[in-house]
Amino acid sequence: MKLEQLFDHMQFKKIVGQLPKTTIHNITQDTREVEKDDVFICIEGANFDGHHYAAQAVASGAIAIVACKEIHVDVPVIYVSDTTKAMAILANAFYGSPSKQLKMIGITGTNGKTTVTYIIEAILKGLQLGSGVIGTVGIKMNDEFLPTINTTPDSITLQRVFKEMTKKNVDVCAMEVSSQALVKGRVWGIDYDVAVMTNLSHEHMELHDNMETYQAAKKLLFAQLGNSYGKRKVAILNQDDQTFEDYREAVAGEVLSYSVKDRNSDLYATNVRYQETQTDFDLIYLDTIYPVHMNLIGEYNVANMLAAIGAVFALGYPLRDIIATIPSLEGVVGRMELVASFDDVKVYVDYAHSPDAMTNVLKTVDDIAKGRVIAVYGCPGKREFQKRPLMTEIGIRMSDFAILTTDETLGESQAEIWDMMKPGIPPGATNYAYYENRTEAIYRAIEMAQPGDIILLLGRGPDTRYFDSNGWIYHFTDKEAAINGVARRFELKGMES
Ligand SMILES: CC(=O)N[C@H]1[C@@H](OP(=O)(O)OP(=O)(O)OC[C@H]2O[C@@H](n3ccc(=O)[nH]c3=O)[C@H](O)[C@@H]2O)O[C@H](CO)[C@@H](O)[C@@H]1O[C@H](C)C(=O)N[C@@H](C)C(=O)N[C@H](CCC(=O)O)C(=O)O
Ligand SMILES: Nc1ncnc2c1ncn2[C@@H]1O[C@H](COP(=O)(O)OP(=O)(O)OP(=O)(O)O)[C@@H](O)[C@H]1O
Repeated sequence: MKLEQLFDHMQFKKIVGQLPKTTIHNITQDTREVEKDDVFICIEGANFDGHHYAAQAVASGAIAIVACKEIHVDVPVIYVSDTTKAMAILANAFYGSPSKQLKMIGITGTNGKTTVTYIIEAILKGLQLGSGVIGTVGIKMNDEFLPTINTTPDSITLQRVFKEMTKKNVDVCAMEVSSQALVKGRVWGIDYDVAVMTNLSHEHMELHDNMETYQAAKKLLFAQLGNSYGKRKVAILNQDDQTFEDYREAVAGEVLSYSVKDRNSDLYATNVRYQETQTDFDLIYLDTIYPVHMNLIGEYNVANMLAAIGAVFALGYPLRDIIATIPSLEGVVGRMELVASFDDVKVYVDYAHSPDAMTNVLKTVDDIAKGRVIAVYGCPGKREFQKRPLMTEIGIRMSDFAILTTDETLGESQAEIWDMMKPGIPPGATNYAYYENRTEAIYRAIEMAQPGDIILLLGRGPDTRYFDSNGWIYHFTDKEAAINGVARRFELKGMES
């Protein structure tokens, strides 16, 4: 694409200098990526101001700069009022509006986004469709995997990935849409067909002033679904969540509601039967009962399942065909993932790192455990300090034995984190222990387990990177620690006998 063609997509701008007839190589917001014939967009970020990097971008080969503040460089400058908005518009134009060629599902909510995207992926595979997933775990295009930094990447990365997806036979892309992405305009210009809400709970308060602004941030996904009826647009809303009425009012298109409690919702789950590793329920839609069998447990996963089924159904695929694919989903990585079992003891890894998620998981496990529930968890460093005593209290109250330990400290002192966790210990409680070292805490849980017990390793899910209090970053996974812990238990037993 030629420079002039690209900027034709922006009506309001001031061009200083003569745009050359050069074909653009790429557009980018990061000087560390600039190559010859790139367009560089200056973004004011949390840490840096891209305008200060304009000269460096030119030195690296940029042929034009997009800015909203005065800069002095030897290449044409396109001045706009908002460079973040310009970036979204230009990225969409540069890559040829690829999201219009895909069926797009956006999923927002505090908990359950990753799970819903992975259920949707399994359904799409079962329907023999090409699937794309973007979220916390990374980017997937059918079976190809790419890592990401953000749950929802910036607008240029997103448009580039959509373009790639169109080339790689992806039919449907299911992406997690974080509240930060909505507020920062990372998803501006994406033509969603379906927008899904999981739930809203008290999290990410370090990023939003209060619950009202957090709720308003997530509402943007539904308001941005569009205000015309040329293309079918559907919002999948959780009738059991406090946001239901508010978000319903924001949607111009059709709403498909789901619920595990209210039989008046469009998709209603009833007659739920939980087993140790599976769940059965009846899905009722327009008075017809559809039996569903899934390899996931917990009421919250019944809700996640309804949301995922609703999203694919809203795209026009038959409900019966969708439901037939569900048993093929083995589970979701790091979300109630069974990582070890021995002597009738089961060890699960779960990503629950908020009071709400912990409550849900512990309640679920309590319903199925034959013996005790042993929970191992800590609180992450550098953020959401107010969660620390709450998580401490919930774990001790809702498990039979809580082993408190370190989560990823991100450079904060673990002693400080523990000091903030301690006030949450219920007065007189004795069903807990504290081991600063997470490996030791996991080993201790495995050593003390008896037949019928369930061990929950909470907070880190499938994370492989561990950033400790001293600033060191190394490889650590709960799953590997659990497997080593089981081997160690048998070694110790062997030595005893
Ligand atoms: C606080 C925040 O939102 N940060 C995001 C933001 O970075 P930033 O604003 O700090 O950018 P910056 O580092 O100040 O740089 C400003 C500009 O200068 C440019 N620059 C900078 C240095 C340089 O040498 N050359 C250069 O060109 C940068 O490329 C950028 O264009 O823009 C980056 C690119 O899009 C993001 O990767 C980054 O997310 C960081 C990693 C982050 O942790 N974000 C969290 C808050 C977040 O977004 N989390 C949500 C999940 C939570 C939720 O549910 O809301 C997520 O979607 O991941
Ligand atoms: N619908 C739900 N309601 C409440 N808790 C849930 C729900 N779904 C999952 N959880 C809990 O939250 C944890 C995180 O789930 P998941 O990764 O799917 O959510 P997420 O929205 O992607 O979270 P994050 O944005 O932090 O990555 C799970 O491990 C589980 O403990």
